[in-house]
Amino acid sequence: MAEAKKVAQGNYLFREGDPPDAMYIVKTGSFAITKTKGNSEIVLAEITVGSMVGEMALFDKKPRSANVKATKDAEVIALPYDSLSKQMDSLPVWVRAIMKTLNENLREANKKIKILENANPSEERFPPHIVNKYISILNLVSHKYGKQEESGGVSISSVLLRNYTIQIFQEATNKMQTVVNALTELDFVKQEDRGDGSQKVINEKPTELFAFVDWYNDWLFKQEKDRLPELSDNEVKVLNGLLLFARRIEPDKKNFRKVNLNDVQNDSMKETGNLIRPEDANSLIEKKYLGEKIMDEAGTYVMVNVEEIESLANNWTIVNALKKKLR
Ligand SMILES: Nc1ncnc2c1ncn2[C@@H]1O[C@@H]2COP(=O)(O)O[C@H]2[C@H]1O
Repeated sequence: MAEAKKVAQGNYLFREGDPPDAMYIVKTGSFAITKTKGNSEIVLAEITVGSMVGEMALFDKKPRSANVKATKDAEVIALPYDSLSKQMDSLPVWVRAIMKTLNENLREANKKIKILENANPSEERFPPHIVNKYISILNLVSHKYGKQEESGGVSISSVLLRNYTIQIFQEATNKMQTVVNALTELDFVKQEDRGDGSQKVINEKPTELFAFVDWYNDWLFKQEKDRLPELSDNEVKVLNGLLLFARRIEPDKKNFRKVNLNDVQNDSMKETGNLIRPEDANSLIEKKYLGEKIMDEAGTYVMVNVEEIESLANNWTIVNALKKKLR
């Protein structure tokens, strides 16, 4: 009844609109599930070994809802519908009704993704306010429905997150997945299999993530004259390095710590992995993240208010890391 089929990388297992005849289990390799929009393809999901695909038509006999294209050389096991239909008939009516409803919802969601997905590749896919919106959706859903995990994080089902994203916020679920993947790489999120083919998303640091969104939102909507300027990757590195040295020094009455930039130059390579030269502090002083520079016969110093800039350094680290991962 089941037969194996090989699909070379770049080839299609089947295409959107094809008449359906079987569902498949991925034995080796991986596939992208895509929808065609103009001359390009929008990736709805990626599936790999153990996943099932092509099951929708089993329940509603409609043409294939999406393309399934091999992203690596792959092998699948085909389970022809004919051979499954007897077992299908023995399923309770309500189970078939649920499957049909889920299929309809997914078809609708896919249509919406296709409309929402930006067809113009020159436009930025993840402008800052959109990144913030996706993280906010994750925060809100985990705040409302999250289950407390031992790690201190809160977990939600990936299906719930997907439904909220598309149905309540009308945002693309594949973009949400990209943001969740980026947050996973930054250790804010973990993704785990539940063992039944579904996944859970664990928001590991909900408080920090809420604080980040609030700060970034505030920063984005402030007028330029009322906010500190953006920091580059390199400036963030320098700032984080200076903070490391500043924390060891007692603050003065105004909460500033006097950091010896010559000492930093000598020890920064060893302690932070980056060489920080006295002139590297200049742009941070200009941008008002650091206090004044003082030069006397004992050396060159800069005044650092650790409490004030610690969270800013942290937030710019996140912004820059997200930018890199969401290009
Ligand atoms: N948004 C989606 N996420 C994951 N899989 C999908 C999605 N949309 C469609 N599919 C799968 O892609 C298949 C395309 O053919 P079917 O419609 O038979 O069944 C579909 C599902 O198995």
